[in-house]
Amino acid sequence: TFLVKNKSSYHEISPGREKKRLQRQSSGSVYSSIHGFSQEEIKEKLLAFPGGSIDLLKQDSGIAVLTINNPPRMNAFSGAMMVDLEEKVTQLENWTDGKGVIVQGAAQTFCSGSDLNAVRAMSNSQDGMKMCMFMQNTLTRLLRLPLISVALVEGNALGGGAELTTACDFRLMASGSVIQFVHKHMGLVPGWGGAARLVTLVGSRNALKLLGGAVKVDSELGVHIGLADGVLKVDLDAARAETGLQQAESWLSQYTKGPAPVIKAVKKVVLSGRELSLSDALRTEKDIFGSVWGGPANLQALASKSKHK
Ligand SMILES: CCC(=O)SCCNC(=O)CCNC(=O)[C@H](O)C(C)(C)COP(=O)(O)OP(=O)(O)OC[C@H]1O[C@@H](n2cnc3c(N)ncnc32)[C@H](O)[C@@H]1OP(=O)(O)O
Repeated sequence: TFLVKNKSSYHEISPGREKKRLQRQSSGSVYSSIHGFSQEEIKEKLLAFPGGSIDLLKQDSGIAVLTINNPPRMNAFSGAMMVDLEEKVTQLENWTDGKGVIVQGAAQTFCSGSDLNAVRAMSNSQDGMKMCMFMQNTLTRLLRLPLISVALVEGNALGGGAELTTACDFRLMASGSVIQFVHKHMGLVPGWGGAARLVTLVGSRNALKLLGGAVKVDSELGVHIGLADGVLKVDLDAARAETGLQQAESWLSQYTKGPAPVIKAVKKVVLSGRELSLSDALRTEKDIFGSVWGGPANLQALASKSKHK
C-alpha cells in the first residue's frame, strides 16, 4: 500500500527569502543568532548529559567511518554525543582529501534515538526546541557535506536514529534491521529534521503512513518505498562473510572512484539541484563546473584521449 516515489516536487519562494536561505546554506546551518539561537548556550546544556562518543576514522581511501558509540544504551544520543557529532561534522567539512562517509552504530545496532534520560530531564518545550535546533543544524550540515554519505543500518534505527539515517545521501539496510519513526508512540513527532527529509525521500503519503503508523520498516519495505538503497547480505559461512561495514565500503566505492575534487564536485551539483530553485541551481552548477574545468583530472583525461566504451 506504499507509493514508490520517483519524482521530486518544487515550490516557489520570494527572492528575499531565497537570498536569506542561500546565505544560511553557505554556512551550512539552518539556525543562527538571527533566530535567537545560541550554539554555545545549548552546547553547555547538552554537556550536562554525558556518556558515549562519536568516533571518526578518516581512511586513505577517502572514505571516513563515523560511529555512533554508546552500546549500553543501544547507541542512544546523550547530550555530549550531540556536541561530539557537531565537532566531527566540522572535521569532515574541512577534510580536503575526503570523498565519502559511512555512518554506522557500534556493536551491530544503529541508534535508538535520544537518550531517554536526557529527554526526561529536558522535558520543557523551550529546551526541547533548542535541542532540536542544534540537531537540525548538525544533521543539515551532515547532509550538505561535499562527501557522498551512506547510513549503514544494522539492528535498530529508532526515533532520532531513524531521523539520522535520512541525513545521509543513501541508506543500506542489513537483513533483519529496522528503521522505525517511533515518535508517535512517545507522544512526539520528529524534530531533528527527519520529517522534512523523509517527505523528500519517500513522498508525503508514504511519510504520513510511516509516521502516523510508527511503521517498522524492514529492508524489503525500505527498498520498495525508496527509503533504502540496498540490502546487505548475511553470509552464514563466517569464514567467507564480509562485515556490514566492508559491504558498505565496497558499495560506496563504486561512486567514490577518482580524485577528491571531482567527487566533491559531483556531490555539490546534486546538492544544489536538490536544494535550490532551478535558476540558482543552474548558476551554482556553472560555478562548480568552473572549479573542475581545466583541472588536473580534466587535463589528464584529455591528454589520454580516453574512450568510454
Ligand atoms: C528524537 C526523539 C527520540 O529519539 S525519543 C527516543 C526514541 N527511542 C526509544 O524510545 C527507544 C527505546 N528503546 C527500545 O525500544 C529498546 O531498548 C530497543 C532499542 C528496541 C532495544 O531493545 P532490547 O534489545 O530489548 O534492549 P533493552 O531494551 O534491554 O535496552 C538495552 C539498554 O539500552 C537502554 N536504552 C535503549 N534505548 C535507549 C534510549 N533511547 N535511551 C536511553 N537508554 C536506552 C535500555 O534502557 C537498556 O538499559 P538497561 O540495560 O535497562 O540499563
